[in-house]
Amino acid sequence: AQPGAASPVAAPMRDLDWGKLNILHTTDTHGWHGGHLKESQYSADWGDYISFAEHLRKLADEKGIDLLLVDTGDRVEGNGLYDASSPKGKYYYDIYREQDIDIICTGNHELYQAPTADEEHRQTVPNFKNTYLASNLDYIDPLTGERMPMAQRYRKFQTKNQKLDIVAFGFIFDFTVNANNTVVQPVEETIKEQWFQDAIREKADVFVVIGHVGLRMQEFKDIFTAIRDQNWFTPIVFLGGHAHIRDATAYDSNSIALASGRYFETIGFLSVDGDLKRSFDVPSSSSSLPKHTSFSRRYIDNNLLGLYHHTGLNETTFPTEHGRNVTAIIARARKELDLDYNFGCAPKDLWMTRAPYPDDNSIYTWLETEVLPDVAVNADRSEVPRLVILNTGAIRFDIFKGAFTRDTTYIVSPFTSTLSYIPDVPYEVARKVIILLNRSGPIFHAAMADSSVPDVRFMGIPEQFDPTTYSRRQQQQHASDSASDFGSSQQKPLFNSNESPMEPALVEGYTTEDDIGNDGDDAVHSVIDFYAVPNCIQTEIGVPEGEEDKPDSVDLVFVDFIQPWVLLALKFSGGEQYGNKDVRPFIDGKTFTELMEEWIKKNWRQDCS
Ligand SMILES: O=c1ccn([C@@H]2O[C@H](COP(=O)(O)O)[C@@H](O)[C@H]2O)c(=O)[nH]1
Repeated sequence: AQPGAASPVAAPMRDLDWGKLNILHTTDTHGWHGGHLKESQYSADWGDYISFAEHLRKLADEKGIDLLLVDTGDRVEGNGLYDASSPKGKYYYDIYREQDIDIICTGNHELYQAPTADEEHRQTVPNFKNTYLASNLDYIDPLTGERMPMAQRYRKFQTKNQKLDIVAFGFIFDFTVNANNTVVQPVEETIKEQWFQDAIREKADVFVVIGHVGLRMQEFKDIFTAIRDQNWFTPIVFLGGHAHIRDATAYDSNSIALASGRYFETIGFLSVDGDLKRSFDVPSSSSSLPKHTSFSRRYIDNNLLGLYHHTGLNETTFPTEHGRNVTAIIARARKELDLDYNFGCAPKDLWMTRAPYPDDNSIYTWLETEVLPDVAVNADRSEVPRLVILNTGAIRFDIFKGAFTRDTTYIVSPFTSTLSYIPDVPYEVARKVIILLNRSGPIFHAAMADSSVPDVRFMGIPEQFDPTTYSRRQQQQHASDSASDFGSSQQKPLFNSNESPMEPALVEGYTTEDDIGNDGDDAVHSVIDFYAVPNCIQTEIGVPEGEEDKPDSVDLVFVDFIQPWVLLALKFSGGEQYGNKDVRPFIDGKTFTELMEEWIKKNWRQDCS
């Protein structure tokens, strides 16, 4: 762990259930390779993960079984370690490459900005020369204009110990707002291509499909159907991401799909057991008969005590020389970037989804009532009343009481979006925009029909993308609400009551329910509150309260990321004449992140004592 990181706290543990083929999985790490310095349950760093993987590989060798490492993208944007340097990622690429990864692919965050995609192609692809897969992604060379696969389309290889034949693919979901130096081919088209049709006819003991794709998205289902149609009895394993949640499902009884959370809080573990090696050379029907395969999954908290537990080691024996060196490299990078520099002191915790919205403890209410009214000012238009809209997905993490550092800035708001506006929009038209952005009504259907406008859910937080997992979290919330309605909690006596004083009190954390069950988390936690948030929030500035005093027109100000949806909402609210031509910069040259940082410097005193 990094110097100064919160010490890990013990929790009751569930063990790893090893099989013949085992996989460690990271996804959506978003630059958190230094770990969570303020959260004890996720404070291990990339160096610790390297030590962990080295120990598990050794264990696998001793048992004669196999272990693969997988990463499914969105490694960048979301933490000072990546975002605070100039150029971005100055330290990240060399830190990340130290892990030995067997199958790796691209996420949408590697593709939003052209320079990020260039660096991915220039650095990460060659760093993982034989293992980087790009089944539906092309790159356009900036010098020649030549379009080429971002990396090899698929990979066939044999595992180290059992010589299992693996055929692996690496996809990204049908992402449409990538920079113009990459081309994402819709999955539906890719799976019709000859190379894919040939690849799924290769002899495989196990197909491993990795992707920056939510497990419940159509893209994975289509890939599954295509592979299964040709391979009735071969196990198919999916590793996905993008939705920032712990999740697992099975597309049929001989498959499993795992998603391993976000922000390097989770190391996913998946195992496949059974008689995996098939005898292709024997032309008997036995080679194609179904064999009993079983699957298991575990969501490992990125917690040093847990990593010790799973390896049977301790503080002294756990760190390998390689892991320790990487921890030191990260510490040096954090220091050179001055990530602990304190801009101000947060007076209390401000939550994205652990508090209801609106509420005094909601980060969105804080932005709406305190930050936006102060920072959304254009000196030339300061007399004009305005509506200012921010999408909730623009905010990536909670603010904890105490020091708000350079690192926190990028953790909370990593994006480079600026504020734009449309001047003098009739108030009656402008006031309907927020309602339409937040309701799955006409603009939802219009966006579905118009492929140039992404799904309206992409304005919101990824944790709410999928309705199934989202409603499960809401049910947990209701269950914990009703438990607390009874006064003393009925759910936690085992570890909190005086009858078992030796057991540690449960720490709040993931209490995952997936399609396999509710025993996936390696550490047993108490439930964290989860409240839904809308797609967007709005502040009215200079607009009088009384209906009769409303202005004729207002400036409609919004963060530029949501421009396609704002224009669509205007169409449905009587502003069909507005288009891209009407949108102007509201505050030129400053990103929303910089505006928020300035507000903190000005309003939160630096002394945290
Ligand atoms: O410039 C941007 C880019 C993205 N967002 C928000 O992020 C999520 C997507 O997050 P993932 O990590 O890819 O799942 C997207 O839905 C937006 O809400 C943004 O606000 N600004």
